[in-house]
Amino acid sequence: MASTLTDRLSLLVKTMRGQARITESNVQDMLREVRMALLEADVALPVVRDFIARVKEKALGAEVVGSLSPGQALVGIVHKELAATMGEGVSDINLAAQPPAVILMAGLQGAGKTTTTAKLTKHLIEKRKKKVLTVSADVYRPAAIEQLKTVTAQAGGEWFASSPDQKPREIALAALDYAKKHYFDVLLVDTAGRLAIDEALMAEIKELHATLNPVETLFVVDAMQGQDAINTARAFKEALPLTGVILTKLDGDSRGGAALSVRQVTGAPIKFAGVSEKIDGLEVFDGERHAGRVLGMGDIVALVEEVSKGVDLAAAEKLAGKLKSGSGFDLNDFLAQISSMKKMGGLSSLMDKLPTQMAAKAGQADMDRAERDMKRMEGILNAMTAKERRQPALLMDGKSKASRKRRIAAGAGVQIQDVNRLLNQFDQMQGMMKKMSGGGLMKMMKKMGGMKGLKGMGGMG
Ligand SMILES: Nc1nc2c(ncn2[C@@H]2O[C@H](COP(=O)(O)OP(=O)(O)OP(=O)(O)O)[C@@H](O)[C@H]2O)c(=O)[nH]1
Repeated sequence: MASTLTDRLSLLVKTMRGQARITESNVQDMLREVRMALLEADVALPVVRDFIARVKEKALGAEVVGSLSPGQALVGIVHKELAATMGEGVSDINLAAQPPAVILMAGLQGAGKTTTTAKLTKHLIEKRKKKVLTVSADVYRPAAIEQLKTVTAQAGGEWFASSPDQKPREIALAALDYAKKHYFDVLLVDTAGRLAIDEALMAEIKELHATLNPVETLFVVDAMQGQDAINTARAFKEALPLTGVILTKLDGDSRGGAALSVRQVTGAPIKFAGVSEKIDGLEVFDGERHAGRVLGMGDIVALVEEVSKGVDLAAAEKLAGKLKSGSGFDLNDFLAQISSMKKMGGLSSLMDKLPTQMAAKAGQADMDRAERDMKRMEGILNAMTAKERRQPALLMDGKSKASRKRRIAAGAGVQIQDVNRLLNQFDQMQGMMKKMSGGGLMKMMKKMGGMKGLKGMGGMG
């Protein structure tokens, strides 16, 4: 089954070849696919409906430029609209207030408020050079107060003591007073969470808001909440004038559709994303990149560009011809493959652009190892003579194979086993190439080259 939206739309478009425009009749089927993709990414249904209506309006009659098919054009329009809805550009924390600038953290229990308070503390200290005080107004869970103490210390901030027998308002006033007297730039107030929305919780946080008059009221929401995020967001929006959203646990499996729901319901910008449990796991939220994730295509536009930059179509064509004529794939081709990977910025740079779920499977450690392997292989290949690269058989079953391998290993500064491993890998690759010689390789490359036009769709919406 086709997985990404681009794949699915391409499938559909095959049945309507020759249509140069997006029309009422072809847009309907395509929008159904877009709708499915958004629902699969856990965007809430009412939000999906609104979104589809906007896309339809923009798409109808849009010229399909250059080599784009209507399906590709629609993906571009959807991508652009998603990015625009989630917020173009990035917005940092607003600190434009008489110090201390107060930041109120709101959200359900377990959303990640306490962790995020510490992450923000670190951000404000390191990036904005501020003196930061934190305080917990969570009088229901003594452990929450202790947790904040621990993580604030890790972040390098100062923590203001509070206790379960105080009233939240009392805590807030005492912390504010202390922050003023000690010239803190920022006071971060962590609040109690509940498992679900309840009246008492909302009344309490409203009172805290009135007492503190914060410059930022940040709604912390768990991206894994998916469809439910919309109800939580609505309740907090009704209770508080939210100024921003922090979406946590984006490192999880979720496709992050909650971002779209929450943004639409609160109208507040998504300022940051939590991407790990660790204290430095906070990233500035980037709507455009996130749009790709929601559509399940990573930064596919950039990936396609990189690939077509590195892949020399003429060389690929020659290689395919060689395979067909039976003259085979030799070690020179192998070396050329490695160089073209390098031209594309190496493996990790390519991985960065893949959909997050895919990239997460290959950890950074694996990538580093693969990069090192690639460098070593290149060294070995360069230590061979041109003749050896052209006739790998000299190294695999030639009479002088042992002495040749010894010379190559010495030349590249590696062990004989490394040379053997490379020859094994080459052998496997040769087998694979033979299988693909029926035109599969060329088809794949042409497809990638043909998608280049996607980026140029900026002016269409
Ligand atoms: N993977 C991941 N885990 C996170 C992230 N943010 C928070 N967590 C984890 O989520 C759990 C809940 O986080 P807390 O900060 O305790 O949540 P809280 O909202 O303060 O909860 P209460 O204090 O009970 O209201 C903890 O195990 C955190 O480590 C994130 O961005 N990624």
